[in-house]
Amino acid sequence: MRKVLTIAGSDSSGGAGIQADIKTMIMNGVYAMSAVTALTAQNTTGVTGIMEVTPEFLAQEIDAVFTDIRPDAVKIGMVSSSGLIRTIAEKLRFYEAENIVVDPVMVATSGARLISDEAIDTLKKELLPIATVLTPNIPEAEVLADMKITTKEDMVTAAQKISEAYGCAVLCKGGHNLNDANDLLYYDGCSEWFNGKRIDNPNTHGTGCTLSSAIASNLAKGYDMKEAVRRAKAYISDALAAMLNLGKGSGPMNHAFDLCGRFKESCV
Ligand SMILES: Nc1ncnc2c1ncn2[C@@H]1O[C@H](COP(=O)(O)OP(=O)(O)OP(=O)(O)O)[C@@H](O)[C@H]1O
Ligand SMILES: Cc1ncc(CO)c(N)n1
Repeated sequence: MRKVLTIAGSDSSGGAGIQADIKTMIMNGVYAMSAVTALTAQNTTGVTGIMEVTPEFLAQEIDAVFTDIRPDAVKIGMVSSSGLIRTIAEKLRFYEAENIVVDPVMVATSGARLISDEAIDTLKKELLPIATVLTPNIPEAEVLADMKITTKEDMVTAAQKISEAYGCAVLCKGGHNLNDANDLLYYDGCSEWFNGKRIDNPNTHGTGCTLSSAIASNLAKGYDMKEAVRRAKAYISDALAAMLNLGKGSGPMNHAFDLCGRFKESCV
């Protein structure tokens, strides 16, 4: 069985972060492991508290995983401070980790800031250069490419700029467009669109975490970058189309969409 490690924050409401990552990995057929960067007190309406682990403890978590069950891919999500980012970069370099998917999480769907300004600089210097693929949404791509994105051409330009700056593939996610759900992959000097039908579902809490974990799972299983993205996009579309509606704000997705067919009575 292929193994995937998520290095991310915990979401107490289970829709994003570590919880979304593990659900996604299980449903994509890989063994899921986690190194928690922070606890968040969070629900579908917002984040009320963040408690970070120390860089030393995060290092211990990563050591524990790599010295025993070596992951075939690593997904990195919420990392809110420079010390934690440096620890991750140092450890992943030391262990020569492969298939590193970085979701540069900056703001939660509910609007809460999940990273400090100085940490964005450290992210750029330390972590992005070791990534295999980055998955910014449009506001994150604007920060990383230092430009405004208003058109499809802007998405291509920004993805190319980021890809050339950090030497990795870039998937610029279009979930923040209101008309479509088309994502742009810039990879090996070429751009390719992954078009998705926009699903009329306001419950999008954790879409970014889910997509990046699905990409990591598919890279771990040996699919190439384009096929890993295609499969991940199909997974997120199915999870959104299952139309789960929980909580008072932007709710989570249904990762058990397959199982709900199999266990119809118990899934109501
Ligand atoms: N309403 C929708 N219908 C179909 N696909 C969607 C929809 N909203 C988002 N997506 C898809 O979900 C994936 C994640 O994109 P999005 O831009 O929402 O990421 P994000 O902003 O990082 O997520 P998060 O809100 O978790 O931080 C992309 O593949 C995007 O196209
Ligand atoms: C812990 C955590 N990671 C990432 C996100 C981004 O959706 C979130 N809301 N919470």
